[in-house]
Amino acid sequence: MDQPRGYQSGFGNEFATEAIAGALPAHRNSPQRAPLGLYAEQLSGTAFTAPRAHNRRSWLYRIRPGAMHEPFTQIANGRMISRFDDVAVPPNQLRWDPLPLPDAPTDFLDGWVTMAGNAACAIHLYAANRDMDGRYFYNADGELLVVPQQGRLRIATELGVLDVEPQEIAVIPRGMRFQVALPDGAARGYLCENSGALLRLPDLGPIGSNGLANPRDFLTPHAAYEDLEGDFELVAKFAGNLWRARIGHSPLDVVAWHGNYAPYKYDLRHFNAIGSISYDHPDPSIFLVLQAHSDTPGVDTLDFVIFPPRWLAAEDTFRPPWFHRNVASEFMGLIHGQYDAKSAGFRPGGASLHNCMSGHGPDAATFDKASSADTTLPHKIADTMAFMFETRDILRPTARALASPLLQPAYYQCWQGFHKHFQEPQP
Ligand SMILES: O=C(O)Cc1cc(O)ccc1O
Ligand SMILES: [Fe+2]
Repeated sequence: MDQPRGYQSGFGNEFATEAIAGALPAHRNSPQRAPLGLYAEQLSGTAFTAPRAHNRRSWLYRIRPGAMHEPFTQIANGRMISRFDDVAVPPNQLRWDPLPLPDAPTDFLDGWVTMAGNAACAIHLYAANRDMDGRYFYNADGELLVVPQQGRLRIATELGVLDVEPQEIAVIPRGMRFQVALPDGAARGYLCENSGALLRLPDLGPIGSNGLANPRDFLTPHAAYEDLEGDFELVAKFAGNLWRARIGHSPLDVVAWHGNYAPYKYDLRHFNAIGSISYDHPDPSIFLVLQAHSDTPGVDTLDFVIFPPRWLAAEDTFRPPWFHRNVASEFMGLIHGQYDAKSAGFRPGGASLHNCMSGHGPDAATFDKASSADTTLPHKIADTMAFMFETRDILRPTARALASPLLQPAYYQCWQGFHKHFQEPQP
């Protein structure tokens, strides 16, 4: 991977890139003989017949075909879970402390710990302390949204290299082979496997033609390849289990590619936050970065929402998130700083789960403070980055997550300190 790095900009564009000039065939996808002795291969991310606006595929020009590896044999799934129907889901509000960094050597793949999931997505934490060495991975079960919280990731994919740091996210398409190195020696963060419709930018409605996450801030790598031979391992997550195959070369051997099915990254700090400049706290849909549509308009199987730094200006308004119960289920993480609905206990690297219709909102300390704050002046929420994976279906925590010593048994107490202020008017 010695080729120069850099990115192509735009969300879901038709990109074309070659690490060696002339590697990409012109005006056709599979000439009788591809340039430079490369093999042509199509990677389809949507059905062949998906409408043009949704159709995603790329053409890869590679040193060896993707089919060239030995048979897969099943390996242990470790702490990675893909079935979520074996635990009775409590309607309790749940919150976890951050996952500690491992002591034993643990690469990105070994570092996954599944927290919760449903039919359309699986949520994991990862904590790792060494590079994936001699092994490569692909996930046939969904595209992978990576949310680093600590430590940078160098994600070398078939289509090029993504360097990602905390407060950036990456999305690796379903099926794309990749390998993760940790330039800082250790890394921790959150993962969401999306097996529903591919993540896309939301429509903007009355906001207009600009705002929220702007398409040009999404970055896709240029082609970069490895021409490596050795005794390597290709790990697949397929139908909920892990499988390994021996492979005699690096599968990251794509010299040129074109298409619109590609990995990308996005810096959350570029998000253009829209909010109330009059009164009331709007729904968090104003902070939607990416969504996975279901078949029901307006109801997503997965929303990725962030809570970035921003000004709060609403007058005569309880400014933090309100008390609420939501038909959707909310898994939250904190990348940086403090979250404005919680005075304590929600730590960077930690997580919370407020499932369908479970009451939640500001803790008592936040409520008291915000109820008496001066709202004639704007207030800047600075130095913070929280996010939410919001799903249509109940998020079913794993038995491990429910039994974890990181689970905070006293979480419910943050809502126990509310005094009764109500007084019936005297006649
Ligand atoms: O529960 C949360 O903290 C997330 C959230 C934030 C907000 O501003 C409004 C609703 C909501 O679910
Ligand atoms: Fe909420």
